[in-house]
Amino acid sequence: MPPYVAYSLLLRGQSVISRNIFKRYTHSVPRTLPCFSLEGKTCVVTGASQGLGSQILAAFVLSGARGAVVDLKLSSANKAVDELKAEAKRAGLTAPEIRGYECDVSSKDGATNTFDQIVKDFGKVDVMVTNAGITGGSPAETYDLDDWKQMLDVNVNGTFMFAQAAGKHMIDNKIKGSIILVSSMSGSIVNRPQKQSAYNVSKAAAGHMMRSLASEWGEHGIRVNALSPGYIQTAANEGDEMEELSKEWVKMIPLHRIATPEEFRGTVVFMASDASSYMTGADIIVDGG
Ligand SMILES: NC(=O)c1ccc[n+]([C@@H]2O[C@H](COP(=O)([O-])OP(=O)(O)OC[C@H]3O[C@@H](n4cnc5c(N)ncnc54)[C@H](O)[C@@H]3O)[C@@H](O)[C@H]2O)c1
Ligand SMILES: OC[C@@H](O)C(O)[C@H](O)CO
Repeated sequence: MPPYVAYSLLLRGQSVISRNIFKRYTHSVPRTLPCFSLEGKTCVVTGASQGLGSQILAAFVLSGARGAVVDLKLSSANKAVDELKAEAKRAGLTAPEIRGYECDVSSKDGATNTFDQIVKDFGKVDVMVTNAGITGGSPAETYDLDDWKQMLDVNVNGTFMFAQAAGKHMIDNKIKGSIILVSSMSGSIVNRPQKQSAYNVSKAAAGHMMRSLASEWGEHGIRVNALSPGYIQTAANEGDEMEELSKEWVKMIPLHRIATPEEFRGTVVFMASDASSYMTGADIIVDGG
């Protein structure tokens, strides 16, 4: 065979090979940085049956993680698991491992036993999101003390107990994990016109809890940050009164709208993954401005 024919065959062969390699590594999913991947991580999200929590877990699962849904009722948690699995399947993920757990985050034994069970089932926990929370309000001068205590029990004590269980597990097992406390813009501003002093106080506590834990656990490589959303379209903001209030809120928001829960997916993947490996003690405010 004359050398120029051999050379042109060689070139054609090379271009076929490189076309095949290119085909293998390009697919319909747009490219992103590998440091955003949560492949092989186990992520726990409290209050993940609905609203913001279910979107946080969906984002983690779609980024390659295994996940635990923790909520008040097992039936709601399992329903969320089925929905998450269906979404993962539509996105082309085969058999993602997601499980539901029943737990009232404000109960001491509940938090410890549930966390231990999750570790038994998955072997380890790399990412903990304390999202379970309640809202509500009343004028400060007549605020019922039992309601005030319940708000702090769920939003502060429930947050601490799950963060504590995760922190201890990560320290004992040398896991350089990420802990995300869901706070709120209400932790650093006072919302108007609704009167919700207990909620505001509970979210400010979550913010300073995050800074304290970040400071204590940094030496173990554990990162602790807070996600502070503005108003989101969830059950917490439903009803006629909320609809009236939201007209007032929208006027004060520079982006002039309330967020959808899906809009937090990117932020939480950033916070949970190596994409934010040098970020700890940060309050990430996502509130439309
Ligand atoms: N919706 C908003 O505008 C907004 C804004 C800022 C921050 N947040 C915070 O985001 C988080 C999620 O809120 P959401 O808007 O999705 O509310 P949501 O009411 O839709 O969901 C809250 C979830 O937490 C669960 N939960 C409540 N108490 C619990 C308990 N004791 N133990 C276990 N689970 C419990 C509920 O069953 C529910 O599934 C809360 O911490 C909330 O304070 C919400
Ligand atoms: O009840 C309104 C709440 O959803 C709330 O003010 C919100 O959490 C803002 O941070």
